[in-house]
Amino acid sequence: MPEILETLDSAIDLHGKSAKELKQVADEIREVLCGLLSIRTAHFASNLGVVELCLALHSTFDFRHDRLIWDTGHQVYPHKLVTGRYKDFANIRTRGGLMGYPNPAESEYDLFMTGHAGCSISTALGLQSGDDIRGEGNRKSVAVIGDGAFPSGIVFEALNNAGELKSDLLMILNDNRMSICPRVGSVATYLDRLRTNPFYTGLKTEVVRMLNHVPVFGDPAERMLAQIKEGVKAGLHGGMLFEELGIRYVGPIDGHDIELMRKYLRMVKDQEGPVLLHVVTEKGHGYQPAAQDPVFFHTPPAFRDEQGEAKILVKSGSPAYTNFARDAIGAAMRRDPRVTVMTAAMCQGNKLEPVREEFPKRFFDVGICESHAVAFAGGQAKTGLKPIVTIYSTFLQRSYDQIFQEAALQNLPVTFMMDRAGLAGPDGPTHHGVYDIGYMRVFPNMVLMAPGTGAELGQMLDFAIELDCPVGIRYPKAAAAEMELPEQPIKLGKSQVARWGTDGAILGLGPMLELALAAAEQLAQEGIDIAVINPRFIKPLDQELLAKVFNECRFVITAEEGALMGGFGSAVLELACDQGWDTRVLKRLGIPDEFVEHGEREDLLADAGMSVAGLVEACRELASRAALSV
Ligand SMILES: Cc1ncc(C[n+]2csc(CCOP(=O)(O)OP(=O)(O)O)c2C)c(N)n1
Ligand SMILES: CC(=O)[C@@H](O)[C@H](O)COP(=O)(O)O
Ligand SMILES: [Mg+2]
Repeated sequence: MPEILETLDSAIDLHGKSAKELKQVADEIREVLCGLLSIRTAHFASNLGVVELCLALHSTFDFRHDRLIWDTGHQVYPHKLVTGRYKDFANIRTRGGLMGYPNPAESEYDLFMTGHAGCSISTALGLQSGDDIRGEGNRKSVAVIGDGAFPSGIVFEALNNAGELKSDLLMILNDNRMSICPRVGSVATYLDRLRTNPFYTGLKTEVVRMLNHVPVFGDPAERMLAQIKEGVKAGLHGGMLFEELGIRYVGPIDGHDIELMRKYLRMVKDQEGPVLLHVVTEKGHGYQPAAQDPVFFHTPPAFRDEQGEAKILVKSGSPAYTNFARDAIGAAMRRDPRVTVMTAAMCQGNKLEPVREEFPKRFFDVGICESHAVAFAGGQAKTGLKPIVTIYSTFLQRSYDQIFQEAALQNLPVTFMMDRAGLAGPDGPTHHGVYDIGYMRVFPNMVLMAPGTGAELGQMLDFAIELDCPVGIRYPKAAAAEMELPEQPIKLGKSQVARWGTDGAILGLGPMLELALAAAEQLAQEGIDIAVINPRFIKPLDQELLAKVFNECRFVITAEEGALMGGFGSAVLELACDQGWDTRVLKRLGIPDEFVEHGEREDLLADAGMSVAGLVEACRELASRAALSV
């Protein structure tokens, strides 16, 4: 039973706890995390890794007054547990329960709702700057950023600014050598070099002591020796990259030693100017299977621990759209040597490991650098390659200007495989991918598709690769639909009639097709004859078929797993308006103009009327309204 944790009303209660008590709190947090993770999919290894760091921070600072930003926010579970949320913790990531990320509505200790990586240093710098301007410079802003998030472009923009502003900002680099997958890139190599520097290995003090015996003044030979001494010292001092940017670099230090960290935090607390404290941790620390396989244990499915071995409790169901995407990408790369694939640190989520193994020279993990991924793809496309950017819809938002300039404006054949397009479930508002239709379809040259089945996803990718323009294909985080549909190859701007009827029509985009067909079957038994269309294309729209639908069917419903504003239904409405069709018969179903909370995808969709029952109800209502208006 977590004795101390249970008594903490606020993190301030950690002040004054002894080293022994803090160690006990660390053990209790791990116990709670292991208990929770055995019943629910959640971020596991990252949270296990920051337990001591979290306790050191909260027992040194008072973050009701000082400012704390956890980068990304997936590692805030220990922070939640010590900031008055222990009692609600069991319901984390469930509907109505605690969010799996920082949430200002839950606690004064959470300043920003986040889930996307890389912005912590910028926001912490903004907080520090704001406090300075408002005369509250005695508040300290602290950003904790992981080594996976650190190479993001925006981090370097923030460092650039911080070095110039010289604000009293504390940045803590939590270096566990992992992103979701093992981290990549030359910044990672640099961090590895810092880890092996004598400071961390304990040698530095010895060497510096020795060098201090070299005289500084004296004859020319001595002066030369002194210069060498300074050079050697500089070499020994890790973090020269940061120092040269005007940022004091301290570390690396052991991020599992609470007392050591508290000592360093007290030291840098009153340090003027920006400081980067490099902390070394182990992802998954304290649970051996997670430490051994932090990739799997980033967000593992529910498991039971059996004598130190994790036994997965839920067997995986039918293949997801992601599996079909992965297989189609692999097949395209086998067939066509021009095809390359890019991921921005989401190889595991996109299930691309086999592709990475098979095509090491045409597979690029660029790290959490989405805008670079798109511009990089643009460059490759210009040389005649056919790059595929596999990316979560929500993270592609980071690349908006590169989609515009480096892909669309140049009309280059970059294919965007937009995974998690729709409601991302327990991850919540930061991860729902509901804006891509709106933000992609506005660009000239862009072609946009959504498959109604897993098999169709593969056909769409093959079709996209043969097109000579930018293409987006969106698909959800869901088991792929498997349906017998009329044979009809993909043709630009052509939809598919899944069934015909004239009482009304449902244009079921992507995963909505399956629901629409089930609803139509149910309604047929009531004598309501509904056409179901698989739109396939969001852009260009199938003008010919839509004309027939608006002409022959008494009402039209568009259903999409995306924001209504600017979405597929809006595109249909625009076309109908331009063509002078009767827009009064159109009803649009989709995500309303509000941020959708976390919860199970099906429940959240049902709230927006996108369930079989919801579609049946909408059709019944529109059918009776149409009957009245005859
Ligand atoms: C902009 C953005 N791209 C991708 C992700 C997906 N993502 C979440 S955590 C993570 C790895 C972060 O690594 P690190 O910062 O080192 O944290 P760790 O998990 O190692 O604690 C990634 C790629 C994200 N949240 N935001
Ligand atoms: C924190 C983060 O952004 C990722 O870990 C994300 O939660 C992964 O989502 P999936 O589980 O859908 O891959
Ligand atoms: Mg990391």
